[in-house]
Amino acid sequence: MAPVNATDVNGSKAYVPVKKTLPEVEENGKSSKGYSYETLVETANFLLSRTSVRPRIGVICGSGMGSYWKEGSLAENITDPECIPYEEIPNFPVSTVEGHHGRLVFGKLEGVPVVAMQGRFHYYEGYPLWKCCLPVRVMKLIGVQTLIATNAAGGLNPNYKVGDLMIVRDHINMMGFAGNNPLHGPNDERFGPRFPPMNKAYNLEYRKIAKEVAKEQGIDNIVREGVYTCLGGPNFETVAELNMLKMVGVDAVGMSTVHEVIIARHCDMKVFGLSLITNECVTSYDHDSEANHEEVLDVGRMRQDTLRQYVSRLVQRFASSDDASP
Ligand SMILES: O=P(O)(O)O[C@H]1O[C@H](CO)[C@@H](O)[C@H]1O
Ligand SMILES: Nc1nc2[nH]cnc2c(=O)[nH]1
Repeated sequence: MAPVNATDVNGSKAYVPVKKTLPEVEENGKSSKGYSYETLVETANFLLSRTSVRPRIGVICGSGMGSYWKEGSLAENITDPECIPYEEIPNFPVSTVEGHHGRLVFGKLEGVPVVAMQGRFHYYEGYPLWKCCLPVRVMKLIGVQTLIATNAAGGLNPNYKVGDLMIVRDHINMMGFAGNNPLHGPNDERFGPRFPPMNKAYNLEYRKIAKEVAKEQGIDNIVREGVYTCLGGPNFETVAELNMLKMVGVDAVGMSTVHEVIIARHCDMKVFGLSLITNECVTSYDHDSEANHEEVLDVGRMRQDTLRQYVSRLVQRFASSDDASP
């Protein structure tokens, strides 16, 4: 649309700039396509006023991996924790899924300042994708440079066993194929470019470090590397769907992470993804078992010590590798 020239009340020409955003309702920086940069700066400033921790790494705890604070969760190694419930954070959604506590934990992991999300937001909860990822942009605004996104996932690769960990090498954005992308809508260049590349989404150096640490900790026999995909959920997959995903090269299936990673890469954060294989995907009609969320949470509980030790060491190694790189 061409710029509009209007005549003001005094008869002189006034320039009316073209609004470059789509014409959806925008109220106080909040619209159906996302919150404005300024609105998220308000959220970031609120957090910075509530804690003296200045995190450089952000961790998203997957289902069952972050909610057992007292019993030994991923977030439990955080020293001098300062917890902020999502309900208290301006513009934040709230967690509605069992196994997702619903708070940010600020503190130090192995001496590195971090923030952990004990509870993430999923599309199936009713949140649009941009809202599911809103915390990632807020993390960026408070100074986080690296995102560690963990998740619980079904193992589709026949070599994977329940309890294995999968370093995410890459993802397939199935929801994006259908036009549902967290970057859909007007782009604010202050976050990142209109057309971000995604071929180096999962940091190569971090993946190398993760394999080294697995060896150091004697868990390399359960640590794999593969391709993750996210479906909208909340239902688990049919046999035919899983066989289709297997054919296109998917190793693990979940309902999160992909959109968070897209948002993190859009604003130039480094990313590491880690899936806990909580169930075997059923790819045959002869198989009797059915996926269920209780099993997902149980496996999270079973692997919490391993995960805690692994992720803590990764945080330390990622931070020193970043310090060493020019
Ligand atoms: O991806 P996270 O949050 O770890 O959780 C996974 O586990 C839940 C299903 O049991 C789904 O929410 C799926 O996405
Ligand atoms: N979509 C999906 N998400 C999961 N989260 C944990 N297990 C699964 C699974 O089998 N499928």
